[in-house]
Amino acid sequence: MADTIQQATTMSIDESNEPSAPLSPRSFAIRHQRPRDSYIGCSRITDYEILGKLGEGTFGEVHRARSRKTGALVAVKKIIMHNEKDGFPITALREIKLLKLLSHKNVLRLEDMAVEHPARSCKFTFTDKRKKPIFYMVTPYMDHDLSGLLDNPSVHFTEPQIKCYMLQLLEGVKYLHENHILHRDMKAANLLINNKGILQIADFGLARHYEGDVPRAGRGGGEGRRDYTSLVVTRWYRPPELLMHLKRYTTAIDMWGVGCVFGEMLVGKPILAGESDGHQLELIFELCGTPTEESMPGWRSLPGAETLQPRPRPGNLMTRFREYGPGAVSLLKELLKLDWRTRVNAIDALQHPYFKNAPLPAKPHELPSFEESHELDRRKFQDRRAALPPAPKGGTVGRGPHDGPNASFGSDSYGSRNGANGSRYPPRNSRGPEDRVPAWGRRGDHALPPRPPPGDGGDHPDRYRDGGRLPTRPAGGRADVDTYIPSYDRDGGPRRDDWRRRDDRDDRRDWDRDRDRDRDRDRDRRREYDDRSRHSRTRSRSRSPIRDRERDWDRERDRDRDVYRR
Ligand SMILES: Nc1ncnc2c1ncn2[C@@H]1O[C@H](COP(=O)(O)OP(=O)(O)OP(=O)(O)O)[C@@H](O)[C@H]1O
Repeated sequence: MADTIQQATTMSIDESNEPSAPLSPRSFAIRHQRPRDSYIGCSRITDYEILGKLGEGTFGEVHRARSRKTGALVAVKKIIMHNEKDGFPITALREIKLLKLLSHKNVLRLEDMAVEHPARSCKFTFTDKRKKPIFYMVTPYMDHDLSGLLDNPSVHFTEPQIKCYMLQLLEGVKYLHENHILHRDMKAANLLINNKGILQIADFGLARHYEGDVPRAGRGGGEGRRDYTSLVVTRWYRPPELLMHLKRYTTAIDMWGVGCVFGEMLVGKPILAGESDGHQLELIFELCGTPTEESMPGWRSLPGAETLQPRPRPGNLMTRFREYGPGAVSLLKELLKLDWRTRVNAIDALQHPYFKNAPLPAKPHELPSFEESHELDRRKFQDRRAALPPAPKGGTVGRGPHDGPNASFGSDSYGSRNGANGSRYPPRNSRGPEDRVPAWGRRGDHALPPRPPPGDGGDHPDRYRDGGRLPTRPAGGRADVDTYIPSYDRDGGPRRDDWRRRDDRDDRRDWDRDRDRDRDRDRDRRREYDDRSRHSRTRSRSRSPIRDRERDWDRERDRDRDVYRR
């Protein structure tokens, strides 16, 4: 026993010879402790000098900082407690627990936790016990996140560079999957890159232990072993099986996200920017073809597919990505397979001929360094872009000689449907034919990200569900709420949808906030009511309708918590 514990404290995941048999999360954690000296533990926030804000996520505010002890540059993520009554956020707990176990060059490393205790006003007064300490996660500083880098108009990826990032991404994903971890939020904004050319997977807020078999060479993602919540993955990167509410999913959900990121690196902008879950499925069918029993066996019996009546389409992936070469098309096809059981896994993707044929992948140290590109730098890039000359009118983006009427960048997919071509932004299809040039061959404004439609004017994210052709029930389980609502910045300007995600977690926060506000208001009303009833002695306290409603809310909140625990 002592030996096991000793072993456990000195072995990190990458050093272990993990058998593929499923482990319980507890035995998994015991087996995979990182070496003690790789993690400081709990410091004070005053051990770090805060230098400036880098980004703001759903559950954290990220700052650049310098360690006063070692001088190293780090990123500190403040864990935001949206509702103190709920205690420490479960997503942050999960992220910390998992990151403490992980150790791989392509996975962001948690180095320390720092705490800030509420200040005392003077040494004779006691600390206010109601004020909770603030916790910070400390990770090495990374110069960019991938979506920030792609937004930077002066950055143009070369093919060897894309191959280099893809290899690192696949190595990181292979490591996670081999160690029974599902990331569940694979997207460009969660891939951090430094100026040494190293890519690391970050943001484990939705990650969890995976209880199925780990992927094996030549076997795709295999079959799932148990159910999980389908309320995961940012919509643009969400695979079709999750959009159709498959619960028994596998590591293949992360591979779909890898495919979306790959396409995004090639074209310089997200390739499947759906504006509701239904629209997301439409875009996927346009690209990969409408599912059939052959391309996605069993899809008709998925809960979210029952009401689907998609019009038959062959898919336009080949024509849309032809200019990037047969190797890129073939890898993309493997990653974006509708059938999650046969979708390529990370082990096989790493062996794909794309990485073996010229031009060969660059080595990380050969890559150029770029100016910092984080979430908050995007405004700077947008301003720069605004200063560029207007895009040519009447272009044929995605609708060149090889593209059919369903080309995803065409007006069929966006402009005419979502009203994005209003006066505030240029139409999506108004760029010139040069947009069809590979990312590494493009100049100036052609590497622009998509512009989400204006949020005003009564746009409803679910409008693509009209006509009864698309599922009416969102993955969130609430019929009236879509699982991802595009967000806009405070000035009303457009933001990337994945910049600060407005998704299930936001919805939950909003529901909680609304519920709390209602509850407080009703508590006041109840007091008033009770006072009155005490006074008049006409009603019994136990009959208070407000208390009944409160009990309902408690039940509803417990149910919500259960959902997020999954
Ligand atoms: N180690 C780091 N170095 C540099 N920048 C970082 C680092 N960690 C995070 N960031 C920046 O902060 C942003 C938000 O971080 P992160 O995704 O971890 O927060 P989050 O609250 O989980 O966000 P989201 O709600 O988008 O999932 C990142 O997109 C990135 O720009």
